[in-house]
Amino acid sequence: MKRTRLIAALDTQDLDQARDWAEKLDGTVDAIKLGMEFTYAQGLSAVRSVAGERTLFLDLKLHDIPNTVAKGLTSLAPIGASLLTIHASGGSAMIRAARQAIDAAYPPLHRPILLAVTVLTSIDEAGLREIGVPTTPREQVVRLGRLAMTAGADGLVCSAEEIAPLRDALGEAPVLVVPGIRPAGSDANDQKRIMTPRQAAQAGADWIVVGRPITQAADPATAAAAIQAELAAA
Ligand SMILES: O=c1ccn([C@@H]2O[C@H](COP(=O)(O)O)[C@@H](O)[C@H]2O)c(=O)[nH]1
Repeated sequence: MKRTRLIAALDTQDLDQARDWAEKLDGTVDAIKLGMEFTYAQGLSAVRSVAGERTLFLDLKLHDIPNTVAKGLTSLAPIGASLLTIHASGGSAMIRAARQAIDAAYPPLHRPILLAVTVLTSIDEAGLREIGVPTTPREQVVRLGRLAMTAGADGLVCSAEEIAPLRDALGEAPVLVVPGIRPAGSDANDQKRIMTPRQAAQAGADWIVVGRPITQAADPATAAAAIQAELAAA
């Protein structure tokens, strides 16, 4: 069975804090994720400096007209991220433009995995209804997942609840990156569709993303090591 890898989401506005977490987690997590909170506060040169030689998931969730998303991804090429995100709900023309931009702007050996975010893990069925999508998260994730993969995404961001339906619909091709992960007994915070690390690994996640359960723990490295042990035992 494949190994599910662990990404730590370093969500902070503070450069020293991000650097401290990254160093403490070296050797325990497989990648770090920096998102809009850190990037808007500190800029892309700080992203590069915190990432260093680490595997970087730069989670900026681009969502705009095709030309703007393509140019945005082109501008991100010097950062050297291994995984990048766009929103699947931007539609197939936007995703195709993203694919073309990555193929044109990134050297073949350093092309990032282009991930399409399907339905945010903070959204449940009521949340979808509120934005005019009267269906279940599961159906919407599979619909957007199919659209995104057909338009050229390499993988999808989904909750662990949708791994099995996505594998049924799309097979093993999509790289599945799964946030909304909570070790048993921990606070869900603003997440709605959650599962434990073990459940996500058993369902077939390629990567799980864990933020607050690691960064807000008394000892982040110990919290991350416990999650790795859970993944290994799954
Ligand atoms: O659907 C999504 C897409 C991205 N995220 C990001 O993952 C982390 C999760 O952090 P936690 O503290 O473990 O909740 C965060 O950076 C989100 O921006 C997501 O949660 N759901």
